[in-house]
Amino acid sequence: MFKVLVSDPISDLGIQQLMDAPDVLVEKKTGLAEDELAAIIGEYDALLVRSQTRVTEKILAAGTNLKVVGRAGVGVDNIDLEAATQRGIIVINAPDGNTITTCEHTFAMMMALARHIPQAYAKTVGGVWDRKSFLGVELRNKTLGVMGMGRIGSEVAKRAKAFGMNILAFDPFLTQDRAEKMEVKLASVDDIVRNADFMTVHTPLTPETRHMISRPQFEVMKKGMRIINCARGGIIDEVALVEAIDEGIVAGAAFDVFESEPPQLDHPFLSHPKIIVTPHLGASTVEAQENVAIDVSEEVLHILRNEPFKNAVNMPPVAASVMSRLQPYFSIGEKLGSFAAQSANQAVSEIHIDVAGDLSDIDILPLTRYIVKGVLGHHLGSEVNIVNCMHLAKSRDINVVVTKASKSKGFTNLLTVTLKTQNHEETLVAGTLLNGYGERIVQIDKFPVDMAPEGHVILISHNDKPGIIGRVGTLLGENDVNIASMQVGRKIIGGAAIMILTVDKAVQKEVLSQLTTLPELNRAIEITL
Ligand SMILES: NC(=O)c1ccc[n+]([C@@H]2O[C@H](COP(=O)([O-])OP(=O)(O)OC[C@H]3O[C@@H](n4cnc5c(N)ncnc54)[C@H](O)[C@@H]3O)[C@@H](O)[C@H]2O)c1
Ligand SMILES: O=C(O)[C@H](O)COP(=O)(O)O
Repeated sequence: MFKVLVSDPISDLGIQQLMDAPDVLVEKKTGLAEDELAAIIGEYDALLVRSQTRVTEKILAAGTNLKVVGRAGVGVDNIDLEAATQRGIIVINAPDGNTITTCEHTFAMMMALARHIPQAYAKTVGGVWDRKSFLGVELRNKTLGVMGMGRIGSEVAKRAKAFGMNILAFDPFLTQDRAEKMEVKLASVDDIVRNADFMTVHTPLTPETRHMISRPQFEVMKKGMRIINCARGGIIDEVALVEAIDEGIVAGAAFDVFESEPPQLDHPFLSHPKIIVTPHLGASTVEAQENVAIDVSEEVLHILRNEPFKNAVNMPPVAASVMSRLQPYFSIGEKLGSFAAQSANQAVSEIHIDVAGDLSDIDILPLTRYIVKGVLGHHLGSEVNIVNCMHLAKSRDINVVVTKASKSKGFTNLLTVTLKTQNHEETLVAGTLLNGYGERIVQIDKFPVDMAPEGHVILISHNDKPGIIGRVGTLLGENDVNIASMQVGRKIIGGAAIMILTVDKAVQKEVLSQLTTLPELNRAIEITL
């Protein structure tokens, strides 16, 4: 008999099939503290959660029988994925079930914000008939900026069009073709910040999206913008937002999520007259809760019964026969993908993977998945894994093409990842496993290089002119950036060149901007591996 623990409020109707299964015993214990959960989790084969239960390393370590953690919802940021993967515990989620519900909540928030509904309600039920203080705005003919055009963002855009809004959309995976199909205008963060009347964010919270809207964005923001966040707290800098409202830059904000949940009672959002809030209710409808609970229950049953399953967020099993030959390449493959994604500066429409040498006679699908995960993971964060990465690429109209070359340019094995954009621009990174030296990147675009793919890398493109190396070194030194290694690559004397610097710690954005002001220097980016 499999024992399943439900530790958050999950729809009974949704988990009915689990409760009805003859080989499953379901127990519900909600509101447990970490220690309490750790004390009992050893008895269970599966754990079902929403976002309240923090599935920490301690809980996973105590879950000696645990085979699967099921998240009835999208975000898995409350689950320690690495600890689960290390212990072979499969983590599954229900990515589709609450899309429409959260999109509708976003709209409810947008309209409540435009028409001051919560504030007007409070006054009216308080006995004050105030028809003067709540002059609203129409949505029609307004510009809506959508940051993140995944499942929810796309649905929001679709509905906003029905309201007569013009849509500016930003997503690192949104190509011109897809934007045209969705009848939205492809924009940058800066375009949205400067031009939108309403802005809504629908990205995951990743190191890249954390505070993506902060003081610098508020400083150039179109005056009177209204901002909605029904995605994750922290995408918009809460302190900077309150300042921007008080300075008259932002007209109002509607937030369903907070940087820390639940927020402290003295959180400035809770008493601000221009900010409306809900307690993370985006997914809270009867329909969505049933949908996500049904999806997750089905998957948990499959996993417990050793049947095929989908939607695993962490590591799936790889056949032992291919594993032994491919496994050494998984790490370099993922790093090449991530390097290429961080280096590309436009939406990717094709991931081209070329293998040569030792790898050319075997089925490299598992390795392909690691590379695609590396490419997508930079923007999609912890949601992407080697199970769902191909599906995620397909749903973003990204082709994955694998070729096998007979020539490995003198290397025993050679893995080349090329990201292609719709404008036929290409970003190429090639790597190899060198006997005795481990992982090496051996080519970046057209330049032969030799570097270990790890830590913080500054990648500079410049013109091969005397003095440039010294100027870069001086500027980094002045900014307390210690250079661990450095190399330059060029094809012809005086022509286009690249400089690759490994540095000891993360580099501040301002330092990268300063680098780009140096003469003969065209681009400077940081790549973290
Ligand atoms: N409030 C709620 O109750 C609730 C409910 C469901 C989902 N969510 C949250 O909503 C968010 C979106 O969910 P989804 O199902 O649409 O996810 P999704 O993965 O389908 O879409 C996320 C999109 O964000 C894009 N993205 C990543 N980095 C970006 C960046 N720097 N700039 C712009 N776009 C970027 C990705 O390319 C992707 O297309 C997630 O954070 C999810 O956890 C909240
Ligand atoms: O990621 C999600 O699915 C949402 O944030 C919903 O979270 P919840 O299940 O706790 O409502």
